[in-house]
Amino acid sequence: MDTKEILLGRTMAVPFVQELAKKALTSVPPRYVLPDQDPPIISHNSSSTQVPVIDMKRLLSEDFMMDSELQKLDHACREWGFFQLINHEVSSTLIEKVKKETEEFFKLPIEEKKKYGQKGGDVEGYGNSEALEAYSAELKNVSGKILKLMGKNLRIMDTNEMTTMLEGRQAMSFNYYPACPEPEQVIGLAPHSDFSGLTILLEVNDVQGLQIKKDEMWIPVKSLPDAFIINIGDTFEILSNGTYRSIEHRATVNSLKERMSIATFCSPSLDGEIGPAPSLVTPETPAMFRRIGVVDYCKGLFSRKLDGKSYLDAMRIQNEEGNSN
Ligand SMILES: O=C(O)CCC(=O)C(=O)O
Ligand SMILES: [Fe+2]
Repeated sequence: MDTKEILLGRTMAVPFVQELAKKALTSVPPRYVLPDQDPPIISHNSSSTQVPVIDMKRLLSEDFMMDSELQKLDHACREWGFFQLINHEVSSTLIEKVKKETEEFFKLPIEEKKKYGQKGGDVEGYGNSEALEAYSAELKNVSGKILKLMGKNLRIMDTNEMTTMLEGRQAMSFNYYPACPEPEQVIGLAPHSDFSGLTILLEVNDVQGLQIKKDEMWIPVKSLPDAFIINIGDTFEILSNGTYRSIEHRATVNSLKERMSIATFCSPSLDGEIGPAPSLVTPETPAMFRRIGVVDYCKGLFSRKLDGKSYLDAMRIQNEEGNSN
């Protein structure tokens, strides 16, 4: 099954925020102010505070010497829940096309954009873009390969245990963050973890803004040209029985430049169930999460607001030695 959905930003309010952005305000209208934001932003440049970079070519090389790249992937998934993927073989011509169309879309007048918003739901809402179709297919391919390698690293015995994830749904979110005169007063996207198994993010116009929470600090992600920023989502955390964690992240806004990103969510199929992969559940490592139908999981999720990882916690089984953090 390969169902696609297109989400225009997180909310239909996007076009209105864009209109607001045109007004050259010098301060933030009160309704957009979000007081009491999380700890100060820590901005380091040292490599120990940069998300790991994984080279897809090396990952897929038959050469057993290259196993070190697999280990790097495992480390990134365990310690960071985030990594950048380079040499992913999605052509840069295609990526440029998708970026350009996205920028053009956000430049459309509000009335045009509203039409897309109302159609909602499917790829056609975005205007039957061939580039987008091709991009979506390429990403399906990339995510499939990465998911399988993650399964291999975790020692999931049989890829059948991952079918719900491997044959899952793909949804895209086109995020638009206007420039904001007082960036510290607002948040582009509130802290959250993703529902997906994997999320593949493409920054569209070379403006950074993504921050991830590591060791209680917010670390800005500085993306490499044409790299995908990939993160573990909640449903993969469940599948991995808690070994790979989905990490909270947020998007800040820039004082001078608007920012655009495309998030592609690779999620379990709706007719399946999610739970820890059976081969990872042993007497020594009991199930940390309940097994549940994906539809029921989604129902529970959408009845809550975007609030950190609280929903994943609701799925947790409290084992004696279970770690409930
Ligand atoms: O735009 C970004 O940097 C983050 C987007 C994101 O986290 C999401 O769409 O779930
Ligand atoms: Fe996200």
